[in-house]
Amino acid sequence: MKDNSPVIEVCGLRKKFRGRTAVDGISFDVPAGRVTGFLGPNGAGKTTTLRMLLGLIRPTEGTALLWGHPYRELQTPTQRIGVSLDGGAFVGGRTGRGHLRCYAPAAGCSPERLDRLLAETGLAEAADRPVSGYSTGMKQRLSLAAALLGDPELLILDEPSNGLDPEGMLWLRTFLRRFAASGRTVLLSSHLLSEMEQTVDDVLLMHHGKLLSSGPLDHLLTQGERLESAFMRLTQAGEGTQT
Ligand SMILES: Nc1ncnc2c1ncn2[C@@H]1O[C@H](COP(=O)(O)OP(=O)(O)OP(=O)(O)O)[C@@H](O)[C@H]1O
Repeated sequence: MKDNSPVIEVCGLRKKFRGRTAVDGISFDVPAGRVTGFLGPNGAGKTTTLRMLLGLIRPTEGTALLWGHPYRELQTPTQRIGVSLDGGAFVGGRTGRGHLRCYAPAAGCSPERLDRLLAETGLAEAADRPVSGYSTGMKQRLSLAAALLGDPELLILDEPSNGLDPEGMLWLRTFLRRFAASGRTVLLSSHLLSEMEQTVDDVLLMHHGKLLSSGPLDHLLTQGERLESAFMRLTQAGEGTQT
């Protein structure tokens, strides 16, 4: 594979749930070494697209490839891709450290790296307390720590900023920028547009299952427009083309 091949290639991807179209034949690439924001109103089809990409649900039509292959064909996916969907799922009585220990062997994560991740995500102090007592932001941090266990090349994060305090958001933004600057790749969905504006290089904007816009953020935001205003402009125009 050539060095400049996209990490993610989605082509003609469609998903129908009992006859209702959730994702309507979308195509896009996600390049390496960049942070790509996956945006769209509630119900736009973002999570469904991510779930197809990760082999969790089967597309009705089309393909979603990672490094040129469907997820199921990757040799060591847990060591190449870090995933946090829906803020993670936790067993309430388990500690933060216990949660990470469950997934560490499959991800090839050493106990030393696990300790470093707890420290890096700001959870060292809370590591031995049950997750049931964690705040939403702490659960987000734990979910990110779990995504990082395998030292992945690609992070796929669904709403990772939800529940983070301002210091947590700044930390996450800095972390994701550094992650991409090291040549690795981030695809993240979020509704927090001012935060996305400060974090992403590229934008994918979905609405009613269709892709309304894809490309560099600075191509989308011409003449000093803010992301929120571009989002409203495009989704309202998309509303007009709905049949
Ligand atoms: N398992 C399912 N069965 C039936 N319909 C579904 C299923 N999963 C998603 N949908 C529908 O598909 C559409 C897209 O949902 P999806 O969760 O992908 O949107 P989203 O862009 O991630 O929204 P949000 O920002 O609210 O998380 C919605 O109409 C949703 O109700």
